[in-house]
Amino acid sequence: MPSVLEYHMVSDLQSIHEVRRFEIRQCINIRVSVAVNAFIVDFGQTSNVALVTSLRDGMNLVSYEFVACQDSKKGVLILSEDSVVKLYDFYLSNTCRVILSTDDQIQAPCTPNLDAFAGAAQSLGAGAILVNPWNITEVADSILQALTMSPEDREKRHRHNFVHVTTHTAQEWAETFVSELDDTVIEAKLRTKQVPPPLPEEDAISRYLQSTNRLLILGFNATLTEPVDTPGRRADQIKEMELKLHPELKEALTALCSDRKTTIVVLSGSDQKTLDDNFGEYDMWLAAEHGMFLRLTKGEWMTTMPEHLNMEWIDSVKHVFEYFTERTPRSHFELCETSLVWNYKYADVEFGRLQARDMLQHLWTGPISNASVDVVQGSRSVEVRAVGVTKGAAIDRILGEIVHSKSMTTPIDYVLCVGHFLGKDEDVYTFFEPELPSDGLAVARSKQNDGLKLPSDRRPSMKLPVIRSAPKSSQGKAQRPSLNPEKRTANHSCGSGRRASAEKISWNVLDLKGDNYFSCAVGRTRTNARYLLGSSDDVVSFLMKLANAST
Ligand SMILES: O=P(O)(O)OC[C@H]1O[C@H](O[C@H]2O[C@H](CO)[C@@H](O)[C@H](O)[C@H]2O)[C@H](O)[C@@H](O)[C@@H]1O
Repeated sequence: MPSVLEYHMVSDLQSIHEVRRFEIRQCINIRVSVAVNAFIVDFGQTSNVALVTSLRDGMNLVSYEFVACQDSKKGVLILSEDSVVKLYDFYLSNTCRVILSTDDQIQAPCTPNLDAFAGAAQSLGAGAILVNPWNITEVADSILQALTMSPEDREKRHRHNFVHVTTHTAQEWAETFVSELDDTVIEAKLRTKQVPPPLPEEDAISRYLQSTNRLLILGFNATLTEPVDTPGRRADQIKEMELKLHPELKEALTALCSDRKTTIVVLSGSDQKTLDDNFGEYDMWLAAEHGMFLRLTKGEWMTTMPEHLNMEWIDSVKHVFEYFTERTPRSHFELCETSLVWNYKYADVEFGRLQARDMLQHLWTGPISNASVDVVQGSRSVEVRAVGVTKGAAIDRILGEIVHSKSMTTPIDYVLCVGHFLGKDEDVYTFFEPELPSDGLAVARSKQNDGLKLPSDRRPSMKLPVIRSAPKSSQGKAQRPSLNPEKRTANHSCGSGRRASAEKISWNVLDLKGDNYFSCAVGRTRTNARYLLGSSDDVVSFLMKLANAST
């Protein structure tokens, strides 16, 4: 006779060793006990089925432990449906039940019962039988289903869950946690920050003219494009709303790119094709997908992506984005290799906001709630990225590649960084600041800083991330050196085709003399940038002045 063990979570320590037996549905033998770790491991190893019908949160670990403990058993998980749990959550007491079957007699196949967003997920829900914990018949049926499931189905479900449990490690959780903590700090700082002054154009131009090795980092969307609300555009012209370089910029860009003392990088969230289409004709660097892909327009695309980037979540998010796109007229989503963006800027904004709020609920509590992703909310968009995908995180690798490729031997002495970047990407502004972000940003302080070299004891070890050559979307094998995650100062050895190494003679890649740094946020007021420009029209006008002054 199959037997099932049921655990009750209780706070009463006296009942820890209490074990009772009773019968349910005639054929299943149930024992009742409390959740004690040793029991979980023991029964996790010997049981065929775990039934976790938590009515409030708090039992995730038990499900994970059960999956992790399973060896040859390939045990079946039965979980309560998220939606049902949420519905009753607010008035329920803290009751949880776990039932572990401890018998081997399992035969016939079964059909999974998954909720709307669990189907394609990597979460445990996708490998479990989901039940409404309030429906006794359904729960009983699910136990029978689990006990009589075919070995193949069992194996398949177990494999799914096991991969999820073993890849969503404590390390991964910690990285996500720290990343979210960083975001909170950034947002809090932005809230209390004063509104920066407008870009001092004359000063920016005169310093540009005096410098000899300049770097211009330019965003694309809403920085170098025409403003969205240009008169004459209809709201339903989504196809024609594809990002297009501002037509008045062509001449200025050509002039700036042809100056040998100037390196231009377009650093954008857009994909490779969009950047190719818009900037292919200029002699500049293109950094697509927030810098995860890099290309000198004369060369091939390569990837700067960290090797361990976990992209398992992408199908689940796509599923959610498709669902909301279908239900939100004139919204659309972009699927990139490292992120997905759902955009409702052409939709009814109020409705879009409501939908975005709903979508965020799904993303935060649904199948990707444990995935290594950052959910970034824009004013008219929701973006999901792999943790670690930010413009600031990519910029050191990009700089490394530029320094190597140009065989640079003198420091960059002028940086202009302009963009309509999301808060998450504002780390690119702070990257060039002489003070560490955690010290707080202070223009006054930073102006005192000349040489940007950190004391050697604060310099991290010279670990060189690999830049992989990726012709178009495929990843190739060629390796390029890059700067380490060191910020303003980088040890970089220049040599043709060699990887840089810490042992070589080092020099400061950046020497901005404090004042030769112009970070500028476009169309924002709360920002970590030093200065502001109102719109992409102002960017165009400024770049035209810069180009005119230098020719
Ligand atoms: O990376 P870029 O090409 O320079 O573009 C900057 C960001 O543009 C998009 O976000 C902006 O537009 C969204 C509406 O379409 C809005 O919700 C968001 O607040 C804006 O920042 C894009 O979604 C981001 O990925 C880009 O980084």
